[in-house]
Amino acid sequence: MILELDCGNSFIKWRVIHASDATIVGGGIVDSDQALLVAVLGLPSLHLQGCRIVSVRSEEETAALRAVLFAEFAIDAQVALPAQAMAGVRNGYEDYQRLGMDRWLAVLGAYHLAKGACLVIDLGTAAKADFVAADGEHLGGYICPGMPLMRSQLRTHTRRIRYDDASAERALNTLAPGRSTVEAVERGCVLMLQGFARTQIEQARALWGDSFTVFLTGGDAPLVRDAAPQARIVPDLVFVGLAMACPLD
Ligand SMILES: Nc1ncnc2c1ncn2[C@@H]1O[C@H](COP(=O)(O)OP(=O)(O)O)[C@@H](O)[C@H]1O
Ligand SMILES: CC(C)(COP(=O)(O)O)[C@@H](O)C(=O)NCCC(=O)O
Ligand SMILES: [K+]
Repeated sequence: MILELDCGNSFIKWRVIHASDATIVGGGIVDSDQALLVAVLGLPSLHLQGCRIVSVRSEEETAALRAVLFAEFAIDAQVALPAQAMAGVRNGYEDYQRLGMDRWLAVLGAYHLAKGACLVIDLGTAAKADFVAADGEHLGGYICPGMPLMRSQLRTHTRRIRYDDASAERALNTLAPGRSTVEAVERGCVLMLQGFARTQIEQARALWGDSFTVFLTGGDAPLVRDAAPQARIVPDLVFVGLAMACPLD
């Protein structure tokens, strides 16, 4: 079995797959290294042979996580590293090492699945869009605040925006104009995300006509599903790229 980890700025997405056929044994989303251990150790008949990690966290945090995994499972986790080119895709950044590894792996996964021009929209702590042309040239992309950052900026920098998580969840049953602070903020931020997605799709259309695939991933992908009906929702897109960048044989 192989443990796969996607360490974003807010959460660690994890899954365990069989080494032989990549079928999924278990997986989830946790908010700390300790919670990860508890969740993975909860799997019945666990037998880890290896681990691959993608992280957009600091070197120190990633090293600490590797140490924890070594202590608990005696496995040497492999960490995905930047590359100028891989699997037919050429990194479009002026300095390829600066492109977020989650973005790079999602792009590798998307191009592998689409086998043609694609747009990747990844909605996590930040909202990201990346463009890959049919010949594998990564054209670059965009980074904006995602739902958690938009929310927390409003809460932090205003005096009268205060509400709890439960009412935030209830507020999203429709996107009609809000009649309370929580509705106004939560629905407004979702409309911002949807506007982001629509604008990226318009841009892809201007570049490539109708010949492209849209991928939607990240924890908040479901919030823009209606704004991007043509998109393929692939929650594990980063893991597709991670397996390509870190083969464990
Ligand atoms: N089970 C879940 N636990 C936590 N957040 C979730 C869950 N499902 C969806 N989300 C949403 O996912 C967002 C985080 O997305 P994610 O892609 O994990 O971010 P990051 O990679 O930056 O850590 C949160 O804003 C939250 O609204
Ligand atoms: C843009 C990001 C902060 C997104 O992080 P996430 O929302 O996945 O937690 C991450 O991809 C990153 O740190 N990138 C480096 C900067 C860049 O891609 O230009
Ligand atoms: K991420």
